[in-house]
Amino acid sequence: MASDGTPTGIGKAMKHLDLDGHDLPPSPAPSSPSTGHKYALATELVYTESNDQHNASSMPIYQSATFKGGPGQEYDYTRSGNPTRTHLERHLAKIMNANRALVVSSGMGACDVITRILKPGDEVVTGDDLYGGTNRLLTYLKDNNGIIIRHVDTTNLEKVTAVLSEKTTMVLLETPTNPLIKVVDIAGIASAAHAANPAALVATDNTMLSPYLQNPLDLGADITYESGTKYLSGHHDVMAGVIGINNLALGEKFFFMINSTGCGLAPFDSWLLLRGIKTLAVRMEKQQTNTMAIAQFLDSHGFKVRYPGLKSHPQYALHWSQARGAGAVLSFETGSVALSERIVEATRLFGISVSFGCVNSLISMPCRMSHASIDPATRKERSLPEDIIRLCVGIEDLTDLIDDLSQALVRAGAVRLTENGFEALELHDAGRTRQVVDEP
Ligand SMILES: Cc1ncc(COP(=O)(O)O)c(C=O)c1O
Ligand SMILES: N[C@@H](CCSC[C@H](N)C(=O)O)C(=O)O
Repeated sequence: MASDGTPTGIGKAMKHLDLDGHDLPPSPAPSSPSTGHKYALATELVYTESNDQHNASSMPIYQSATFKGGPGQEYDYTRSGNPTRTHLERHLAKIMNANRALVVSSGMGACDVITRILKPGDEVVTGDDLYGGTNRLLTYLKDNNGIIIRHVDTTNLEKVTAVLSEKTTMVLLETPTNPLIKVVDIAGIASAAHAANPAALVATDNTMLSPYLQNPLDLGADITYESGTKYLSGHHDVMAGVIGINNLALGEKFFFMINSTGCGLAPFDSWLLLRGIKTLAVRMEKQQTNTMAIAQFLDSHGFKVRYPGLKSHPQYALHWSQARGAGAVLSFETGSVALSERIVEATRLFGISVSFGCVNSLISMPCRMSHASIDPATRKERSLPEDIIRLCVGIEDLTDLIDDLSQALVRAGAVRLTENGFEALELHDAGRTRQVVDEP
């Protein structure tokens, strides 16, 4: 124990059993159950105990595959457990309000670990707007593993309830969704799912907001997971996935999968993630401020903007009842694929790139990039507009960002700069009330 009562020891080796009851190699002990934060979240993000024998201020990177000492040790092999990874997992459990957190090599790795518990015939209820990679994995499970996947508009609780049944074993939600920024009632769906089948697991992808802004476990979800590649790390220099759970038996199943498949996060990547988490609050605050101003700027030019910071967002009230901020991703429609392409190509500061959550601002056309793996017919069926542009706003100076978008809109032919400011050109009210026909 530290003088303040915080547990500091690496902990005693725990006995782990595999799914058939056989002994597993020693693995790190789960974090102690969450008892509430001692400090404000911004402080908790920074405050970690390194547990280092030399009192190193930064948790050392245990860049070792093996640990000497034989049976009974907490660590024997990094696939099964590593002190740097354990330290990160304990820190994450604290900020995710989870009893246990586990870290793996990517967000999709986390989704894979979670969905590996599904069996043929199991039913999964999920959204009609989902990150393309998640859709790809679920489609694979449907086509190859006999899992039934039901896509439904998760913003509509009645529609969700209509497809829930005792056969529903998992509900997989994103909120806000990527890229349509739809907001989903986590508590409402969790309670409907558990009413339909008390054993159903509600998993929420929290990538868009991070634990700084939303804690799905507090809202009734059984699992929260996210791509640590995004806000948690914040610099696009590491791939990571994070899983948080309160049910320790479920945590053991996920640990079994991680150890068996070898997807646990590497020591150096664990350290990078730990480092990124410390600045999550300041990054997120600045990114949100910038995003709100950009959302208003685009809205004022007649684009159809999707951002839960805007009162015009259809689930504005719901969003603010379950989250502490609107995040830093917005999408907007121009009404024309050709115009969208011109805008994306005309930006200078906003880099054309997939992903989000980085300190740098990015611009993308999801249908061509992050969601290209969803075939065009399915995109149409699910009302994913081909002209949609996604902005992932960073921490740059706001004036520079607005200036960049302004010049891009002018160069792309969307607005014209006049003595009185910007004047809409060919596409005033674009995408909101007008049908725009693309030029060939
Ligand atoms: C909402 C969402 N979930 C999960 C993932 C997967 O994360 P990763 O790229 O770290 O595998 C992504 C992006 O890739 C995402 O946007
Ligand atoms: N080629 C990748 C695309 C990654 S998209 C990353 C991120 N989730 C986003 O939404 O931008 C793939 O096919 O997975």
